[in-house]
Amino acid sequence: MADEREPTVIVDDAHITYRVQQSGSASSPLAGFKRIVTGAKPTILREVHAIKGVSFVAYKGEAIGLIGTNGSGKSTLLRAIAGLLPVEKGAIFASGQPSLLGVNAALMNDLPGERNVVLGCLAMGMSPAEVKPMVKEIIDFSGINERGDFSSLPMRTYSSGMAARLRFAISAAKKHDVLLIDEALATGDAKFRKRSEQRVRDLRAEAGTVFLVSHSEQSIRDTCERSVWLESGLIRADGPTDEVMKEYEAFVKK
Ligand SMILES: Nc1ncnc2c1ncn2[C@@H]1O[C@H](COP(=O)(O)OP(=O)(O)OP(=O)(O)O)[C@@H](O)[C@H]1O
Repeated sequence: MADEREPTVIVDDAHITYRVQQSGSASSPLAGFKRIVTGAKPTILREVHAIKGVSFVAYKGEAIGLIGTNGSGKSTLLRAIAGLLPVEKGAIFASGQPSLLGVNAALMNDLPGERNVVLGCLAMGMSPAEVKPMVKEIIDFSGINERGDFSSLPMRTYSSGMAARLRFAISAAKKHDVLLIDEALATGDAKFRKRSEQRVRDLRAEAGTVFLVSHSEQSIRDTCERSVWLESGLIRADGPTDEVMKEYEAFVKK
């Protein structure tokens, strides 16, 4: 029978390699300047083959958990799906513009939270008319005003958790075709985590595809019905979260 589900992300034998230059004298500004003047090629000392031939297809309406031990390649794969890293070999196709949920989004530290909400929304391509009615909702969602009127204070006065929550709230305000979340749900307290997990489920219900990288087994179980387990840049298992999680747990307990 033909598969009638609509693919949103196709990863086809993707390989991703980081090239790391020597630290110390060879990476100094003076050495860089000398290379520019002399036209010498920089010496690449190490290559890190982070993703070693990964293939899978993600479909509309799916929430997929990416699990694996530290350094297994989860964030690298997510960044490549977002188009932030090139593939060395193979290909990644995605519908729309996948958005890497901006827990790391650069917000302006000297501007108040509410101005950052406006800027962040405009930067995601929303129109000023769309942004205006959203501001209060985003600030309420982030919970930064739970202990006073913080939204009118500069971001530099926020705790790191508050800043991360605001970033999550801004990114999650927009409907995304493909939403990539890297540990975002780990920020904030239990109450905020519950709200953000609900938001992930809503985004999914709006027919997008959600990828979630997390070390929290509970977050993955609560949000994703499918999981992909990466280990040393290769897929070890891909299937229903329950089954994949069982295999993964047996592996980490060894
Ligand atoms: N900017 C970089 N330059 C060079 N190597 C990198 C870079 N980022 C990651 N790596 C390497 O790529 C491999 C995969 O890293 P990645 O961050 O994707 O793993 P991860 O599964 O997300 O890990 P964690 O669970 O610790 O967040 C690791 O060997 C890491 O050392």
